[in-house]
Amino acid sequence: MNEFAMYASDLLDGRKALVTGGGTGIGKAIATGLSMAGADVVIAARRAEVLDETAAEITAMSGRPVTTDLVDIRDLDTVTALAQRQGDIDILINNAGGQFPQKARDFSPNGWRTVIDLNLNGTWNMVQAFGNIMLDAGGGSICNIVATVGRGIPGIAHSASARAGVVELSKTLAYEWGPKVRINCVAPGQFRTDAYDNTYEEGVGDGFVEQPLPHVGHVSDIANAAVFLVSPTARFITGETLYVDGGLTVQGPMSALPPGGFPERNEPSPHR
Ligand SMILES: CCCCC/C=C/C(=O)SCCNC(=O)CCNC(=O)[C@H](O)C(C)(C)COP(=O)(O)OP(=O)(O)OC[C@H]1O[C@@H](n2cnc3c(N)ncnc32)[C@H](O)[C@@H]1OP(=O)(O)O
Ligand SMILES: NC(=O)C1=CN([C@@H]2O[C@H](COP(=O)(O)OP(=O)(O)OC[C@H]3O[C@@H](n4cnc5c(N)ncnc54)[C@H](OP(=O)(O)O)[C@@H]3O)[C@@H](O)[C@H]2O)C=CC1
Repeated sequence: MNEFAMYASDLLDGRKALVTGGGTGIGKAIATGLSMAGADVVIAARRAEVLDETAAEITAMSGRPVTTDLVDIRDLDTVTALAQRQGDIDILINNAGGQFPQKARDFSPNGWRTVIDLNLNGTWNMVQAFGNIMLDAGGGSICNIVATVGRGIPGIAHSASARAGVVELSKTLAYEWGPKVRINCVAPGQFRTDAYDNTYEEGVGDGFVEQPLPHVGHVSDIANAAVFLVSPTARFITGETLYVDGGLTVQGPMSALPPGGFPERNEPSPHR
């Protein structure tokens, strides 16, 4: 079974989709899912070689051409230039993002600012640049990839705050832009992409064995959720966040630090 071919191959025929961070990991999976469902896909990020290699791989699977383009979502000038080149899109997937794990008490001012700038301001740069074009052109659909916000994410307080901001932004724009543009979020649980494995220490996220679906997700699980949300199948859904996390958020918050990462939690509580 091809896990990226869960939908009809003409579901998104005639639609153009842009995926930020589409060269690797989850973004690559989403771009693959969109291409398999018939969309004309553009993948955009900072590294041209990675994008070109991925575009060729997707085309080999779907048989459809995939275009590449460059953007740094933190740099408004490059976002504006991308919107001028690729503005005729119907679907925008804001997947580019990331953070470093660190206890909040140790964040430097620049560390905090960097993660907020990437995940909240960067996403906003893309949403406003492309959303305005969609509004003028008559419509479109946006999907923001966030994280399992709602119960806290110990070890990445900066990113949790930024992603919660994106969720609230999406709900607000769902109303403001409602008649024309749908905007939803997908919240991934733990997905063992190369970036994940390079960033997090052994044991981080191992709480998945306690979650209702006790295994690690496959990137196609995110792709299939995102394709659903931007497709006509979800035409009456906007302002929603779809958690694709094996039920993790039913169980409790996910920690980005390894087991024992918060030894102070074993000290007697001073609260009376
Ligand atoms: C169970 C876990 C749940 C987690 C759910 C999410 C999972 C995932 O997202 S998986 C993908 C994981 N991979 C990533 O997210 C990697 C992406 N991260 C990055 O690309 C970078 O870390 C960055 C973009 C967030 C920052 O890179 P850059 O812009 O190059 O930043 P600088 O090196 O210039 O540093 C700016 C500022 O931030 C401080 N800093 C950077 N890295 C760390 C670190 N590892 N630990 C502590 N602080 C860090 C850096 O020191 C700078 O601050 P100042 O020193 O005060 O200037
Ligand atoms: N894997 C997981 O378990 C989870 C992941 N997420 C989020 O899902 C998204 C994808 O994660 P994943 O695939 O694992 O990680 P990756 O690091 O593989 O994906 C991030 C992508 O974004 C691009 N990117 C990063 N910064 C910028 C920028 N400033 N401008 C443009 N593109 C940028 C990168 O390409 P390039 O360097 O070429 O620019 C890269 O392709 C991220 O937002 C991540 O935080 C959320 C929860 C869990």
